Amino acid sequence: MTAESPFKLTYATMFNPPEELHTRFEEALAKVKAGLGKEYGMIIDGKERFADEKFVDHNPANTNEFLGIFQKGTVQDAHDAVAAAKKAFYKWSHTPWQERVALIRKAADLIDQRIFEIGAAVALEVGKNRMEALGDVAETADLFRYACDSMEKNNGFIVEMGRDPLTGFQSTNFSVLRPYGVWLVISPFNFPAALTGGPSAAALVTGNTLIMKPATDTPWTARLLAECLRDAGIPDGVFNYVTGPGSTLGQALIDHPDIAGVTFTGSYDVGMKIYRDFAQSRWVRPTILELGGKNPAIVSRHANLEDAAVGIVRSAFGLQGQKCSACSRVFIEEPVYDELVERLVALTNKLTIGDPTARNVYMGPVINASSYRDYQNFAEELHQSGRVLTGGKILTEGEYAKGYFVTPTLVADLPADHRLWQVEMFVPITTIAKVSNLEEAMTRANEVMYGLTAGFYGSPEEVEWFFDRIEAGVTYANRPQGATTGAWPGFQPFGGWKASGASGKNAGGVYYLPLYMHEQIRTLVKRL
Ligand SMILES: NC(=O)c1ccc[n+]([C@@H]2O[C@H](COP(=O)([O-])OP(=O)(O)OC[C@H]3O[C@@H](n4cnc5c(N)ncnc54)[C@H](O)[C@@H]3O)[C@@H](O)[C@H]2O)c1
Ligand SMILES: N[C@@H](CCC=O)C(=O)O
Repeated sequence: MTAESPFKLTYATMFNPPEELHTRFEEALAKVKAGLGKEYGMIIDGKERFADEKFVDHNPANTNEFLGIFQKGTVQDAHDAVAAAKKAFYKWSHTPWQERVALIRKAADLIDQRIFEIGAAVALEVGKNRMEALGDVAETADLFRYACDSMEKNNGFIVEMGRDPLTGFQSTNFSVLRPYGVWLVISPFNFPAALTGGPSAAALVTGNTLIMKPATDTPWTARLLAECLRDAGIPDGVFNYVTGPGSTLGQALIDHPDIAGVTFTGSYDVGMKIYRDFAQSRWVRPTILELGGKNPAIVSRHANLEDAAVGIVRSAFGLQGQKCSACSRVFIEEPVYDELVERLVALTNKLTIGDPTARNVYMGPVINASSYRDYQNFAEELHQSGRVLTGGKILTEGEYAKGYFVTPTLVADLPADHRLWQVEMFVPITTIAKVSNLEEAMTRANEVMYGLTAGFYGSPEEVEWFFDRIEAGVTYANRPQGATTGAWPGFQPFGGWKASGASGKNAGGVYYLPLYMHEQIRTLVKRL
């Protein structure tokens, strides 16, 4: 994390950081705040590109604070970015993979060197608390390095196959994985560094050229990441950074026939639209979709309730419940239900809410006016249909007056067939149910269309049963660091089953890079 400290920041270690992380974050924050309000261009073919229309990036904790001015990219900008990436493809894809690895590693080093400044921007732009913000950036550097390591471990994905059993000839066969072409990365607001950077590094190191399109709420973090790529020496046109609305700029990219493949991370609805639209082409193009979650935690009568309570509250309310991995459903066996619920409510009531850059704050604001409204609508519905144990209201007084602040909310007694057991709310609301046994818990845990992450607290024998039966791509047992959140590249590669993901292979894992390449078999015959 830093040259001086052996501490490694991950989402599992972030709860007890060394003092140095706080002081360096605070220094960087002061510096970043002194330079707020600048205008940032897009980067197309290595050049700054400015559009006629602009949009303002706000701080969700204080909507009067303008973080920067960004370009509302047009359809023409989308087409120019594709043309630049297409032009750069031949050279980049024929650059020896070892050289690409060296450049991506250099970019990872720059991300690490700039971690406090980028982390401060993430905290201001997304409303993440300081350790979550630094974690997002540190994860990005690790995703870059994991992609490089993976390329090396697999020797550039060139594998000699068997030789044909021919008489009079020698026939050698090689399997070579080769890049597709121009790769599009569309990212969500909640992990603007890791979820823009991770797929981008995978696309680039495998020899694709790149267009990065971040969410309109978080163009700044992605811009700072693009600067790391630029400053590492990635050639002009190999990566392109464009900003603007998904419905116009994003759609123009999806509709462009020269986009060879896409990694989309975001909501189910937009992801499925992209999947369908992207299929309107002459051949099938690779489409990596990382979508929503409705992640359960199951707690058995044999669980350590302290670990369960801490893990569930961290995962329910970290980043204000706006993680695809957030723990939004809890199923508790009847004998321990009352005690665990009491602990969950007590811990939730202790969470500090406020300016996410402040040292003691755990929860910042939700991202924008639309999420703020969603929270209020869901809370109203839950007040009517369930029993709100804590939370269920917005905060509007004093330091909360200018931001989108809401309270962490736990709800019990919601009928099992209520629609909000199925919907990804993406705000800090978690529903809790009492179950008579673990079979009932498992049935309910699996009866949603999503299958992203899941958590379990119980005995070792029950844990094996849980891993075997749960329908999810990332699963955790007996983990106080987070019931369903906090995956880290190389430790917990991240991806979902069912409606949560399309590829069945997790990001930051051993099977990820091949998704960015197609296979070519090379048979060479020599007469003997
Ligand atoms: N599975 C995962 O790894 C993962 C990780 C993080 C977030 N998510 C999911 O992301 C969602 C939250 O993020 P969000 O609110 O930014 O998601 P979103 O779907 O609203 O937006 C995601 C991205 O899609 C773009 N977009 C919107 N319409 C488009 C179109 N027609 N064509 C092309 N691009 C378009 C947006 O501008 C943005 O960049 C949640 O559902 C969450 O679960 C999933
Ligand atoms: N990788 C993050 C979630 C990313 C989605 O929002 C986690 O594991 O908590």
